[in-house]
Amino acid sequence: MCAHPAGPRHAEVHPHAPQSGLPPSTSEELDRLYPKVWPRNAFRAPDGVVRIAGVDVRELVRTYGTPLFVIDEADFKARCAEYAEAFDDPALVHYAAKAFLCTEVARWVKNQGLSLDVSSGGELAIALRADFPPERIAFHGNNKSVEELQTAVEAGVGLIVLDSFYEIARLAEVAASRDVVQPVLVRVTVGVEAHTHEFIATAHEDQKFGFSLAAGDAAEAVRRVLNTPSLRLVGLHSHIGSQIFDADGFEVAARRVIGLIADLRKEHGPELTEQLSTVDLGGGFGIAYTERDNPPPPAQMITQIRDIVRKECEFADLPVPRIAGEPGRAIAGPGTVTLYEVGTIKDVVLGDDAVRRFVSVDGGMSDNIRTALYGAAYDCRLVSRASDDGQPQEVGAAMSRVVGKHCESGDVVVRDCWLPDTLTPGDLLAVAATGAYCYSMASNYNRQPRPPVVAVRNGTHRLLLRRETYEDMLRLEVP
Ligand SMILES: Cc1ncc(COP(=O)(O)O)c(C=O)c1O
Ligand SMILES: N[C@@H](CCCC[NH3+])C(=O)O
Repeated sequence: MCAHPAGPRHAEVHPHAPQSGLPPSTSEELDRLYPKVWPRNAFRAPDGVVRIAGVDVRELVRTYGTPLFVIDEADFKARCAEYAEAFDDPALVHYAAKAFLCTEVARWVKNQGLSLDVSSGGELAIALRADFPPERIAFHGNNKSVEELQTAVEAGVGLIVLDSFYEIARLAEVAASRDVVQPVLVRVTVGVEAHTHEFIATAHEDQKFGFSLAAGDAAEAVRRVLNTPSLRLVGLHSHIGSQIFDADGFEVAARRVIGLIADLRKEHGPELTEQLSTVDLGGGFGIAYTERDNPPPPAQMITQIRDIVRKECEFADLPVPRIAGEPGRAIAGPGTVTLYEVGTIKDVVLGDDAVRRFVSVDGGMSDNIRTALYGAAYDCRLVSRASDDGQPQEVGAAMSRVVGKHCESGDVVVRDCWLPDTLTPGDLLAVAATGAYCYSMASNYNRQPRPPVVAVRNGTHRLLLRRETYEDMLRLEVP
């Protein structure tokens, strides 16, 4: 058990601390890995050191250094399988590559039978390198270049998700000039306010994606596609945002899309409803970043959405389309952690006796921009030892801010978390649930090389992406 000699002094430091609450009352609590937040195969062993899929984090760091992304391979694959089951067909699950993609991950997704959502030529290139079946790839984006469209059509990409009138014309030409009839979805902006951060909500009216339903653009897009011999409309698409915890927004989106199909039937006849065999409701399924987050299991949310679609179709006397989805975060996010080494610890006096503890690690906003960009909250733990080192001693908890090494005061990895006041340079910290939108949004800010990505499974580890080197960066320089 531990008391908190330093607790009160630090406890009051940051009154708005989202994850702070009361200081942990035991060292077990301070060291706890909440199962819903941490990779399924991450455990703290009796020696106090965390193992992920049976691999000691210290061994990973000795081998690969820090910062380091560690993926629990079985966790990633299990989540693929759970979404495949929830959607009733793996091919209806389009893993959103933007969350995280490398060749090996594309192979995992392929071997699980899932489809893939790519939104750039770069993501497509990785998918093709992994021999991902092109017919199971959907290509997204609000401003795909002509070159990207050409590559996609030539590769035989199964679906292109149309996002603008210009794109309809461009793709029509690209497909016609190659004698291809390209299957497409029309992305509909359904006007739903998803309850999430403004920057990751995508189906309210005032943003750049899709064709507005309310303004009639979606119906006009359908008209134009139907009049284009080189395009074949096979369904509609809607994506309302990201990190969503309840089915309400999806249900409204589904109702509006089905309503649009009913209107289109009036205009184009019943054959069109047979043709619109797929409704893709996008991604956005939320995950637990901290113990306060309670996302529903995938099956629950998806069953609710599918029930609504079925009822709406029965009501409108429409054939029930296949419901597809595009989970990215919910598959890639929870099974990965980022390991950092503590470099410096600084207590800064804020006045009124308040102190903020800054714990600097060897990465930062270059490997995790989400905290700076969205105010995202994360769970962070000491993982290279137990807080009390296994000794019956009192360990205090200090409310800490984990910051990176960049020249930016907004370079925060975890805004507020309790860390043991025994923390010392050289200790290893892990930040949980960093599998989605961390590596994929990584940068070279301050010319910091991107970290490696390692997969762990059954007590073994292997490199998926090596650490970027200064030579990699220098290679871009012209002589
Ligand atoms: C069109 C589309 N599909 C799928 C996703 C994946 O979202 P998430 O990772 O939240 O599941 C996104 C990103 O928000 C997206 O824009
Ligand atoms: N990048 C965002 C989500 C938006 C993704 C794609 N529309 C995040 O980190 O949460």
